[in-house]
Amino acid sequence: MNKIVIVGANHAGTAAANTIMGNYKDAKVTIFDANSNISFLGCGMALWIGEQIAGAEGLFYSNKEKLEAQGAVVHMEAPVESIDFDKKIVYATLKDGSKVEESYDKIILATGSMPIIPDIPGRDLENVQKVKLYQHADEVIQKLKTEDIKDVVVVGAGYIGVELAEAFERHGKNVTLIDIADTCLPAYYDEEFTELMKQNLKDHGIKLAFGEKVLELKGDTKVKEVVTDKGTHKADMVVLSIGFRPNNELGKDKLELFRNGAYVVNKNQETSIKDVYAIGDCATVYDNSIQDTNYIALATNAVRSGIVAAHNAGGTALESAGVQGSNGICIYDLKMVSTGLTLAKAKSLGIDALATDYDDLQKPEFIESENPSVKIRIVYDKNTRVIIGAQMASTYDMSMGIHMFSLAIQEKVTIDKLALTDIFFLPHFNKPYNYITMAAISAK
Ligand SMILES: Cc1cc2nc3c(=O)[nH]c(=O)nc-3n(C[C@H](O)[C@H](O)[C@H](O)COP(=O)(O)OP(=O)(O)OC[C@H]3O[C@@H](n4cnc5c(N)ncnc54)[C@H](O)[C@@H]3O)c2cc1C
Ligand SMILES: NC(=O)C1=CN([C@@H]2O[C@H](COP(=O)(O)OP(=O)(O)OC[C@H]3O[C@@H](n4cnc5c(N)ncnc54)[C@H](O)[C@@H]3O)[C@@H](O)[C@H]2O)C=CC1
Repeated sequence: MNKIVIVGANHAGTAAANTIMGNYKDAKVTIFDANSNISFLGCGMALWIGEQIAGAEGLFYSNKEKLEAQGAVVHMEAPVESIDFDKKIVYATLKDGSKVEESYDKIILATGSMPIIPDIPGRDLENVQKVKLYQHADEVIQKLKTEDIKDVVVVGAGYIGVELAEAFERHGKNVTLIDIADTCLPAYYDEEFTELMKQNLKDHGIKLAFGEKVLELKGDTKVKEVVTDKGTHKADMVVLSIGFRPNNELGKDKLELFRNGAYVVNKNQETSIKDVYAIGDCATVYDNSIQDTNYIALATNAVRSGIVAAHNAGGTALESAGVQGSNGICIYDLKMVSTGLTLAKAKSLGIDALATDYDDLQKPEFIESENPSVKIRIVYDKNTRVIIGAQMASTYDMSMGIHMFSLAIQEKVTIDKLALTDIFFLPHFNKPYNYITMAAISAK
């Protein structure tokens, strides 16, 4: 018998548990999760808050009963307090308050992340909200129903902030979106693309306060205003979305850590201690675009790393293919997808990078139905000519196109090889001289 303990059962932990139980009949899986729910899709939070979906029911795909039906022992509302990595014992408190000790042969840490809370005065005022868990979103929604909440300030214009700004505006609130950077989504897109998103947000009445540093949140018991280095913004609710920090409490004194505190893992998801694996938002990833270890918190990475760790813990050596940080966003009707490095990021890393751009209609000019234009940028290494990033934007759903670039980065495809890649043509879908081929052909 192979006793495997999984700590944390959201996306990463659930993927690991499902993979182990589906493939390794000799494994006995015991799961501890501090929360009362499993598998909450945070990505649906903005749709729920913005009332684009009826409720949160569809935002869960697993639960204690489903995992138990496959043979796992599942303890919910049962935080693991500590782990003795030498004796291989987990110490946890169960829902009824009793303490348990669970021994293991292998352990998978899937404790995820929590939002970074800036160290500023007023951060504990009422209506200053975190947004990560189902409970956080539920609390925000209950508060939005009251007449008291008219002005909402979102701090951080990354993925969560931009999505929630739309959601609050759809809810009829006055929304201000603040970022310390002078644009939105700076980690994922170059300026030519972030300008499109900026305009999109402005067109929908969202007040942008970019290039502002938040100094203080003011109020009595409840938050009333956000003070920045450039001015003051009225706020009945403040949402903090300035990134995640990994939950590393259980292993931070024993395991090797990355610069942000994530557990450093190899391509087999092994930490610096034998038989201890880490997956999802509490662990590093191997980033093919920089060919080095990195931290990229995404549900997709959580699921894949869970599968990889499960096979290794189950007895089959399996390496991750690495990741490119592929991601997408849809705000009102504007869709943007990207993978790998932006040109700005590549340059900041000292990579001698170039970009090739192209703008064109999705389909031939003679098409009489919907035919939006698409903007594409491909980033490549000037010396090796290997593709290291790509970005696309359109009101057309061109999102599937980015997966090819993700694979291209993973497999180190050159821009010249892409120029001659077989890309089909049918007027219902695209043009014979399509924008991917044209961008690649026109690369310097
Ligand atoms: C609003 C929002 C939108 C998002 N949208 C997207 C998206 O569109 N696409 C995308 O790819 N990603 C998205 N993400 C990111 C994605 O949700 C995370 O990357 C993902 O949740 C990581 O999964 P995880 O299982 O590693 O960690 P988590 O989801 O953080 O789960 C960790 C689990 O561990 C448990 N735990 C922690 N400590 C202990 C302990 N000591 N004992 C027991 N249990 C413990 C927690 O209770 C929790 O259930 C979004 C996130 C948010 C908040
Ligand atoms: N569609 C998707 O794939 C989604 C992915 N996610 C993931 O969840 C994780 C967390 O998301 P976010 O919290 O949005 O992080 P993020 O890293 O995407 O964005 C954080 C933003 O906060 C800004 N910032 C940092 N410090 C600040 C400060 N002190 N004051 C003001 N602004 C500050 C940054 O400039 C950045 O724009 C990310 O890894 C993200 O990729 C989240 C939502 C959707």
